[in-house]
Amino acid sequence: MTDIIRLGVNIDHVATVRNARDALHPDPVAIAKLAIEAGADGITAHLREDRRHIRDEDVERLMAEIDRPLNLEMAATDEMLAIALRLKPHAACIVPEKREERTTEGGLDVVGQKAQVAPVVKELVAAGIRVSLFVEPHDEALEQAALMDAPVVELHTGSWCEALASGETERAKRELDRLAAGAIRAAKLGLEVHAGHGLDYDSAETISRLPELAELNIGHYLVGEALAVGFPETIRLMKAAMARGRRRVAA
Ligand SMILES: CC(=O)[C@@H](O)[C@H](O)COP(=O)(O)O
Ligand SMILES: NCC(=O)COP(=O)(O)O
Repeated sequence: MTDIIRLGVNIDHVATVRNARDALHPDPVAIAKLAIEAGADGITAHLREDRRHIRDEDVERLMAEIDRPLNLEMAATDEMLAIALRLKPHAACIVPEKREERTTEGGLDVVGQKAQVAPVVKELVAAGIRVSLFVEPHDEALEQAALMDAPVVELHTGSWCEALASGETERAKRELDRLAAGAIRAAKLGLEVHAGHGLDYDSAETISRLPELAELNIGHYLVGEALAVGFPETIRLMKAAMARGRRRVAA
């Protein structure tokens, strides 16, 4: 088990608010710095093809101005590969992307899209970028990730969080069991295991109990909570929730 579980703060939806007015405020880079001061272990940003939130200049500024690892979420396209190879973030998480979706629906189809994803993984790894694949906790996806020599997988927690939010207790239990089994399988394959999407304080605390998890990436909930208590306090509360989950494992 990894003793600590890192928090990667996703700042996409700070940019969503900024872009609502096509203005300069709020500045996702300034908020990233606040998050780091408050204890964020890294920053995550998703440069979507349609640039609906994070824009190219945000990623450039994050690279220049923050002193924590940047995890760039990106589709496996030539355009994104060129940007990642030019900027060389600490990590790149390859995610599925559909222009018409409201948010990232489901994990990357690493088996069906092997021909598109494998060369991107290879080039990023060769450039010294730590690659993760954002996948569902299915054995085939995890095995394919290992075959592609991706060092990390991020398990998509969206279905579990949806089931929790809609009060579907049985489905939530099944989804959590699936995530737990996926984390064990991924670790056995030698992959570092991350998780994220739709997490809040409670779900982050619960999932932090999975001993294989090394990192959670959380954004939308933190940005929403920050409206009530401020960004630094939100980060502190999230880190405390994750630490409580981890202590339950150690106990
Ligand atoms: C891949 C992922 O889960 C994150 O990028 C997060 O969902 C924020 O981005 P979107 O809301 O645009 O999906
Ligand atoms: N990869 C998941 C992520 O970065 C954050 O997802 P969300 O908390 O914004 O749903």
